[in-house]
Amino acid sequence: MNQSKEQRILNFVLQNAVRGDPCSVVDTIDKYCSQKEWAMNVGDEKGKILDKTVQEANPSVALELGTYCGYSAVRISRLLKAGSRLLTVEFNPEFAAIAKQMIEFAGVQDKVKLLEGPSEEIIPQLKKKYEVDTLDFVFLDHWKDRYTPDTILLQECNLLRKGSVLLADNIIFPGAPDFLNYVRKSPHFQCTNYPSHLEYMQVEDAMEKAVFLG
Ligand SMILES: O=C(NC/C=C/[C@H]1O[C@@H](n2cnc3c(NCCO)ncnc32)[C@H](O)[C@@H]1O)c1cc(-c2ccc(F)cc2)cc(O)c1O
Ligand SMILES: [Mg+2]
Repeated sequence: MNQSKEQRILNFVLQNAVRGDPCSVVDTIDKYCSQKEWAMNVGDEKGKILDKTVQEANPSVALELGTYCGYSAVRISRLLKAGSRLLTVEFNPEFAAIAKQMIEFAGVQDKVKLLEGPSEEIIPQLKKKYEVDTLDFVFLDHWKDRYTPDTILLQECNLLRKGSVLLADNIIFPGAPDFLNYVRKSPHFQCTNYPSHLEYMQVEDAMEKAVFLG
């Protein structure tokens, strides 16, 4: 049975990155995906926007929707202060297994908890099962048509507080038009757009930051 692209990305990291060094894992994935096989990691250009937004928010509890291979989980968790944690949600078992190995190789397993299952099932469990009070930061990078329902669900579950920061990938490509509409029209969010480019390509893309106003 020949390997999946995600398995090839992981193998390249295991053979070429430095164990325990999250930056080298991030750089090695970017090297593979820009030179050998494109993959839907947030990438380095949008990754720098992600870094700045995470540093600004300085979250104690962060949530990521759509782990994929773990690129942004490693990227986010490398910036978290001692005692902080990232909960990352992935419902594809094959991707979850890849991401778990990526996270462990990078040495960030103590900061990252990978929750396997669909976000619509996991989000309502965060308070009771995962002892979350409120979320300081949320990175949305899963199916684009799920950004809005999950943002509504986060509010219904009382997981956002005044100042909670949402950051959404792929606002232009593939696009998340209903999410953009929803947060920009809502009196409960203060939005900022960050123009950028699609990972590893010269195609326009953007990220949107939406700060919850309570
Ligand atoms: O489609 C994109 N991302 C989706 C990510 C999905 C990952 O997240 C997981 N996932 C999805 N929904 C859920 C869910 N809940 C919802 C369902 O229950 N709960 C848990 N996990 C979930 C999947 O299993 C994957 O691991 C994308 C495309 C391009 C792209 C650009 C240009 C092109 F030409 C082609 C593609 C660029 C990007 O940056 C992109 O992010
Ligand atoms: Mg994306």
